[in-house]
Amino acid sequence: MSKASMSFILRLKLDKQTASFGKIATVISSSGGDLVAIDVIKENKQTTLRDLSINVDQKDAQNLIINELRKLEGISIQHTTDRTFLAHSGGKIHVVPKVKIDNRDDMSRVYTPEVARVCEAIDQDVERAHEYTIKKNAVAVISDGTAVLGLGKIKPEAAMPVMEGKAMLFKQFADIDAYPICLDTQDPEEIITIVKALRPTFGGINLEDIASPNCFSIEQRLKQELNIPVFHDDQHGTAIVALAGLLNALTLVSKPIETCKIIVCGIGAAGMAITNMLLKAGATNVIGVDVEGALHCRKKYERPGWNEFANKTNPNNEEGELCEVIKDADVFIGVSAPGLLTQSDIKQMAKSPIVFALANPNPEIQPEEAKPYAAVIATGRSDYPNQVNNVLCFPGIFRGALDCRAKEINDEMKLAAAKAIASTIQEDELDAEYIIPSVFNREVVPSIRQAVINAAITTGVAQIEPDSH
Ligand SMILES: NC(=O)C1=CN([C@@H]2O[C@H](COP(=O)(O)OP(=O)(O)OC[C@H]3O[C@@H](n4cnc5c(N)ncnc54)[C@H](O)[C@@H]3O)[C@@H](O)[C@H]2O)C=CC1
Ligand SMILES: CC(=O)C(=O)O
Ligand SMILES: [Mg+2]
Repeated sequence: MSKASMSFILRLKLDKQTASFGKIATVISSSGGDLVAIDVIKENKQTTLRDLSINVDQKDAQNLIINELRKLEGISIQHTTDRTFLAHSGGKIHVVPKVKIDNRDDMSRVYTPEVARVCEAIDQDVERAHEYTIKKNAVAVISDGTAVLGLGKIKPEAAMPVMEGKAMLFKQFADIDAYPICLDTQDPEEIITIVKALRPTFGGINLEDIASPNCFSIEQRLKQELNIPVFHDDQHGTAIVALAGLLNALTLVSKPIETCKIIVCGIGAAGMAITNMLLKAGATNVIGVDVEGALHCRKKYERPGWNEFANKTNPNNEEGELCEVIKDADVFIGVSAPGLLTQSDIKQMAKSPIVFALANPNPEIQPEEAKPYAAVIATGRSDYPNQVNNVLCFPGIFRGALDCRAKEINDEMKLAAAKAIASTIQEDELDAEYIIPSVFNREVVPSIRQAVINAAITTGVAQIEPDSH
């Protein structure tokens, strides 16, 4: 299994008499680098200027390569460029006009004076905003920077690269125009007020990386008070993809979800939503485990939502730590913290155990450790098989919701999305290392879109039936 790599470009000036390219290549590979490309920038009789693209597994290797190269004769390092930072230079997205403005006539059509006629038409019938503005295809990606990836709370400015990345994914996979918006407030009431005020411009709201428990109340209020889809990606996107993977994993080990004992570790934003999806999909024996051990209804909890959670889960009122309640479990789903699950925990599980260790970036157990004992393993990472990541869901679910002008994204639509993702892998293709399709599988978005539209129509939240339906 490969490890995620970083890449950088090294510009070297080489003295043709004394520098040896063979030595350079050897230094790079023996210092942990992978030389992937060489570009000649400038040549003259004495010197050659070259850009070397190098992949490394860790930052230390980059420093080591540079230090070792400095020791070689005839080499001068001009500069290094981190390709990841280079890709972020000036931000990752921009606005492109759909109509050309070459002369005054064009300008008077797209702007004043003629634009006023369009404004008046919309003012008379606000529904026309869907026809004559970006609203029809626009999603706001909103964060307060309080739970960014596995980084926790960071400055809202620092969350922008993630939100810009989400916007890119919306566009690339579902042709949705998404707008990254990071807010300089962490006050739920203020966030609700700001997001509500954005309603005229957007067809949907994707809440991103907002910490629990605020994410629950913010989403709930916005869902009640707005008539456009509001979706907290870290809760529902994760839950939908986790369920999709689990449905396929259960098919593989021939177990019905209804009779499985499922441990969900980490009852925060993702764990709550995953549990709700599991129950909706027919699971009857889900046990939530958090820092206080297994949640059960004989105890009263301070944390918002935990008493309600305990009432609808753990039917046998099992008590104890993870290592106790995991006995005979068929499934472990971790959305908690690194290293919480041990090999001996997995050994206690039922036959053909399924382990989803989804904490990012470091899972509850390393796949290499789980592999000898687990029948199926999934993580949140892109460098291992079976990546459970919400990017498989949010482009398709919003494509479906926008196309049928859904007033909301309800549980039926989420369940339909999970089943659609799962069904992009045929039963005879299923494998312990292939329970989740790749995000680059072109069937995923159209399949989610159609399933979501069908569910929206059936549940009465679709406002139009799209042509292609
Ligand atoms: N793979 C994916 O697509 C996604 C993965 N995640 C990952 O899941 C994890 C949780 O994310 P969120 O739910 O957003 O965070 P959260 O902060 O809302 O929830 C985490 C929960 O884990 C619990 N926890 C922490 N240490 C624990 C321990 N030692 N034992 C039991 N419970 C413990 C916390 O008390 C909390 O309830 C993070 O690592 C995040 O990166 C989250 C969303 C998507
Ligand atoms: C994948 C994602 O949305 C997260 O880790 O926050
Ligand atoms: Mg997120």
